[in-house]
Amino acid sequence: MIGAGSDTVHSMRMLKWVAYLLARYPEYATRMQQQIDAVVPRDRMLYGNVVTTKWGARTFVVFADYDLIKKAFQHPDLQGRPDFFSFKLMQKFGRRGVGFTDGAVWSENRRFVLRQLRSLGMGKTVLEESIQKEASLLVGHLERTCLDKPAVMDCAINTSVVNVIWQMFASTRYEVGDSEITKYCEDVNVLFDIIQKRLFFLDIFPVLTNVLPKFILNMFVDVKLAERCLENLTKMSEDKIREHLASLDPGNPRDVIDHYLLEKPDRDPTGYLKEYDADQLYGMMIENFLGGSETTSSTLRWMILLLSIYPDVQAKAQRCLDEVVPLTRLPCLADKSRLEYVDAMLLDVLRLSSLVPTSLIHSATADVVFEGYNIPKGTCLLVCSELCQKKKSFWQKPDHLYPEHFLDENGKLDGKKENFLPFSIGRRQCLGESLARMELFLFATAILQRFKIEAPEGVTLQPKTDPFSTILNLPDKFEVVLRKRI
Ligand code: HEM
Repeated sequence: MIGAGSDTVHSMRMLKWVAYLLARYPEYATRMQQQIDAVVPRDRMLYGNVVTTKWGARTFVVFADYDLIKKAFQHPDLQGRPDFFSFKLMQKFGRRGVGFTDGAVWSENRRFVLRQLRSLGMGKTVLEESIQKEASLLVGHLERTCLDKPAVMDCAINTSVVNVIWQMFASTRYEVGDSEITKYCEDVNVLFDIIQKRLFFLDIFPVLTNVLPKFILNMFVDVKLAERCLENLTKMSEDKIREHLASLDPGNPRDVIDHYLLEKPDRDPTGYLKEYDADQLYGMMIENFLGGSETTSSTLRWMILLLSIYPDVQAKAQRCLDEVVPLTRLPCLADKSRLEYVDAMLLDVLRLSSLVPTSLIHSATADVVFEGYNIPKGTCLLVCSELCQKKKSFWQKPDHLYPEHFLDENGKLDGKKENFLPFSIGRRQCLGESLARMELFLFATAILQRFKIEAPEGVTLQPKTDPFSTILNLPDKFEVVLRKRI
């Protein structure tokens, strides 16, 4: 009796605690953004360009200056990832893949994926045809479903973008609207939503994962739902690997999976990959599926939204496109050097949207003295990419779409600007940057060539994003009207 009573009291206390912390959650989530927007610049004036702050139980060192970020992210001991609950969850509580690992696992996997993506055409024209095909199918789909009426730019964009990376990894593509890919895209959305908005709480209060009963974690933080989404993506990867094992031709590797299978000939007793190797391959597949789809598709969504808000920029980009590319064919990479205004517009979309506003958080893997500051091992390191990309004293019109930011006085493209780091910088710089740049150019120009983008009648669109998101600045849901140009 006594035992049961004290259990009840314990549970009640626990619930009160959870209720209290959850009530304060919005404060923590917005505080991070507010500190970066307001407190960091103020502290920077008072104390310099390195600011230490505390969120929950975690100590963060915040770098708010471009040169310093560049230097910090080259430092070999500042390349770790913190042991955040969300990062561990993404690795299924092991160590797998690239984005959330560090040390030897990270460098081996990163080298493998980069080598594969390069040999499959990343940054080269061989990939161009496959991206153009997806772009052409996408504009065809948009024409059939979204013309002359307010429409949401939905999962079709994600499917087209996923097809590019998934053909490189698994020789697989999906038709727009296919129920399987639509389900996976939903899983990705749910997963990002939980990680950004709820798991952050456990990242900054790690003790909660040890003291809270599982049912509370599932009820309030949706841990189980996040695990289920990840499980679906893992199952999909496992099916792909099994299909590949059954049809593997050592003389003719088709994609990243085949190359991995050939590099890891040791198998378990069932003929499948050894557990460690399978984990690494799942990890790489899932994070590239996630990272490669949501980032590029959301940047394209930002472009569509911003061009409807800045019709003059849109008209100028389309004039530039029409002068260079005949309407009878799709734009291609060879046109790029003559489409400097279009290229500059895309760079300014990346700058203004600042999709990953604080990059991905790094951690110190050893005690480091950096620029005279002591940074103890385990400290979280956060860089203010968005602050740099909207720095008032550097950019002429920091809060507006203004392609001229990336053009010199002769109209020539100057893409290597200081204070511009949408793909981060240094040793952990985005692994898919070249691919993302190719995709953005080819998808964006195909859309611009075919459609004029307008705000629905009587609607004033705003470049709004959810203030509770801690990782990605995703545009709020919006509708635009597409008018056919050709
Ligand atoms: C507009 C599109 C994209 C943007 C803005 C973007 C941005 C970023 C940023 C800011 C990071 C964090 C780097 C750091 O920790 O310092 C990152 C990492 C990463 N990105 Fe991207 N990314 C994009 C597209 C892609 C694509 C298409 C892929 C897949 C091929 C990809 C795969 C990755 C991976 C695997 C990492 C982890 C790298 C590491 O930890 O070493 N990204 N990305």
